[in-house]
Amino acid sequence: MTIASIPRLVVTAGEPAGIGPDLSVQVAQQDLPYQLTVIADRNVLEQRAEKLRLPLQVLEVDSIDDLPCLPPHKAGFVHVLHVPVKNPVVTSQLDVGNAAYVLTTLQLAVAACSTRKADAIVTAPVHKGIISESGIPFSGHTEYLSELTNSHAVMMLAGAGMRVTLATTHLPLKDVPAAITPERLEQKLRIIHHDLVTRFVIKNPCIAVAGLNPHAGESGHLGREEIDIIIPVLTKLRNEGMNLLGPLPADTLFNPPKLKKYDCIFAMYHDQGLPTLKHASFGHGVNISLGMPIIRTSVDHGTALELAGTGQADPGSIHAAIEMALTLVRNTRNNSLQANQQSEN
Ligand SMILES: NC(=O)C1=CN([C@@H]2O[C@H](COP(=O)(O)OP(=O)(O)OC[C@H]3O[C@@H](n4cnc5c(N)ncnc54)[C@H](O)[C@@H]3O)[C@@H](O)[C@H]2O)C=CC1
Ligand SMILES: NCC(=O)COP(=O)(O)O
Repeated sequence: MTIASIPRLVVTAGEPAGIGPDLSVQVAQQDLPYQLTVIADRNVLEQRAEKLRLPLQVLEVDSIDDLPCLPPHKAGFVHVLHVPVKNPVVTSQLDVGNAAYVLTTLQLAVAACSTRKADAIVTAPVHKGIISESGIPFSGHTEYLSELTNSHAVMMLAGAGMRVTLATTHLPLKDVPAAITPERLEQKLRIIHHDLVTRFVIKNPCIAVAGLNPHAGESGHLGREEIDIIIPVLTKLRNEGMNLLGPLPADTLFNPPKLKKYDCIFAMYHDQGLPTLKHASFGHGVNISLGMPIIRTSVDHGTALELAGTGQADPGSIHAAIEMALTLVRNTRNNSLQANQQSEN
């Protein structure tokens, strides 16, 4: 592989007081057949490496324009696109003054991928609360990156053989029913179907759609969203050839024998879909943003403030997120290659 063809990943280190810097230092500890650049404050990474007693030599990268020329990652070294924090970081202590720093790292990562200087973003966890407290409305990476890329991202979490996608993400539960509209469901299902075919290379993917209400509304006796909204959307998309099951009762949807039949589950809200998946795969799951013009994966856990700097943070999920990013980069490159070959024939 030439330098030009090795995958180029950027990792955003996330909330500086949490375990994101620990994970960034941990993933840098082995030789890797791809390029890895961490976007973070270099001093935060160096201090965290010292706390963890891990070797780390920072190689500073001046700008995203330099990314295409970097060699594959070498153990104990790390390329860093330095973004300074505003206030000194104390592990485990959130500081509202550093919220803007976290968003700057994400903006740079998007700029790198949008201009094809990098192939994918892997995000370490951010703290939604502290960013919101700083006065910047923020409900999650998915929504923020979606806005930055002017797209309609769909959140998918994958782990333990399951893929779970969500119709709504970080929304108060009381606002969920009003957000279950035909337009939203149709748009999300089209994106999920498209990305399963293209990014995951699944022919005719089977998507199991959950109902909103207990027992998927029990024929209208326990709520009407299934009859009035979900079923008409599924009928329309089935008529176009999509392989959709449901709406199915969410409480039995995850039974192991049934799970084998679906390529993906489409849940109506965050805590309908994610607890089962995280129960089965926490620490090894991956969060993937579908529907964006760039590839972004992430860990399945949060900032775990209490573990920052202790050496107790399990890097399993960030490793899985990196592996998934590499798979998606490979599949995307193959798709482009095939498209080019077809256009030449
Ligand atoms: N991708 C992201 O940016 C995500 C960010 N968050 C944010 O993180 C913050 C804290 O959220 P919580 O609900 O407390 O979830 P959390 O995942 O930070 O912590 C839940 C439990 O899991 C443990 N844990 C988490 N990651 C671990 C790891 N790598 N190794 C070992 N143990 C680990 C923690 O110590 C804690 O006991 C919130 O602001 C939330 O919004 C949550 C999920 C994802
Ligand atoms: N539960 C998943 C989560 O909160 C991560 O969200 P995002 O920051 O990736 O949008």
